[in-house]
Amino acid sequence: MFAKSTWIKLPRNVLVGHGVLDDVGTAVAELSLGGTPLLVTSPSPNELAGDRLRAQFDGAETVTVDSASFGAVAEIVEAAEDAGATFLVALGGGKPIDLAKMAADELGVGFVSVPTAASHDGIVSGRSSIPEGDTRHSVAADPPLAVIADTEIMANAPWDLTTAGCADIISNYTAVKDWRLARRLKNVEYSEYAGALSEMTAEMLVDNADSIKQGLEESSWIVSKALVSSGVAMSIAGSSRPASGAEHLFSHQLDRIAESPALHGHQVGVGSILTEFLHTGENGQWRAIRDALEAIGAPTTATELGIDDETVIEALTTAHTIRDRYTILGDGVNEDAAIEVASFTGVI
Ligand SMILES: NC(=O)C1=CN([C@@H]2O[C@H](COP(=O)(O)OP(=O)(O)OC[C@H]3O[C@@H](n4cnc5c(N)ncnc54)[C@H](O)[C@@H]3O)[C@@H](O)[C@H]2O)C=CC1
Ligand SMILES: O=C(CO)COP(=O)(O)O
Ligand SMILES: [Zn+2]
Repeated sequence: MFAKSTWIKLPRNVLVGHGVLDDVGTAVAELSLGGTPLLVTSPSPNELAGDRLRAQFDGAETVTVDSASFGAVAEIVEAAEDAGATFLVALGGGKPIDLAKMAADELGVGFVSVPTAASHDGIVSGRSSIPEGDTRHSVAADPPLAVIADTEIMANAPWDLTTAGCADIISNYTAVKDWRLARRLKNVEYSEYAGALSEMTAEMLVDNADSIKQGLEESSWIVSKALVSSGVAMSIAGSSRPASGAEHLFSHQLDRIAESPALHGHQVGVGSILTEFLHTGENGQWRAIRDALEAIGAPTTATELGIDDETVIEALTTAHTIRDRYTILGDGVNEDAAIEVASFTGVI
């Protein structure tokens, strides 16, 4: 008997466009959620768009979070219970969205994702990424019931956030290579459909690189669609594998050890140059990854990340320890090899 089964959870409403921030109330009404939400945000997005959102939800309270942690999730859960909130609305970058996603799961309520920056592909995914001590959890949670991505707000966000989102998508190339490797060597479950969607998303972004320019609202449109598509790939896979391989482990490690980490997307982009080299060698496709990052103006070196060479080498040699996820890093890259790959690719 064929006993395999799968459960793919996806958002019901996805709105992308100019000024759609003012349609959050309508999109929520359409979901028949009832009651009052708790607004979960971080300081800059709150200042930028909090009032426009509150104007659509009478009596909604706001909780402002600063960093991604389990403590912050508990804070949101408590605030939602105190306020009697029946659902959550997350406004901002990846951190408030991830935190609200987890808190909503814990509370057993729905949540709505309102990204203010095209900086990461967690805006749609059914995963939350939360650091804890020496490790980084990719926690399963329900994806948002609705995603409302206002391209006007995203286009006016600092440009770095958009190039970070592009780099998070470009990193799908190496993430899928790691996933396939893990399937071959460790019999990890692999989804052809999710892998292909993830790669196609990166391909389309790279093909449209000429239209991704500061000041062009169309850029936010192209990047948002790619972020949605990458998030859907994660939902289909039921794991962050299609969008997170060794380049993400490298970035998570930088988040832990760098004095001043760079944006998530920028770090995974540089990680992708390094891990592509590890996959395909000196004549492999690492130059194509670097050129794609360069074309959209994302960092390609340690200096451009604002991180010193020693920290990059430490992150590369220890990244395999951060999570039980088999990648091209295997049981670890030694220091000489790490210096070789980082020097050859011009990262250091
Ligand atoms: N769950 C998932 O599948 C995924 C989760 N992530 C997680 O998302 C986080 C990275 O996301 P980021 O957005 O880079 O982090 P973030 O939420 O810290 O945002 C970065 C900065 O941009 C600011 N910002 C956001 N919108 C702005 C605007 N319109 N104008 C001015 N400033 C604005 C924020 O206040 C913050 O200072 C990481 O924790 C990462 O692990 C990333 C990808 C996928
Ligand atoms: O950042 C992500 C995908 O782009 C999520 O990946 P992680 O599961 O490694 O946190
Ligand atoms: Zn990412």
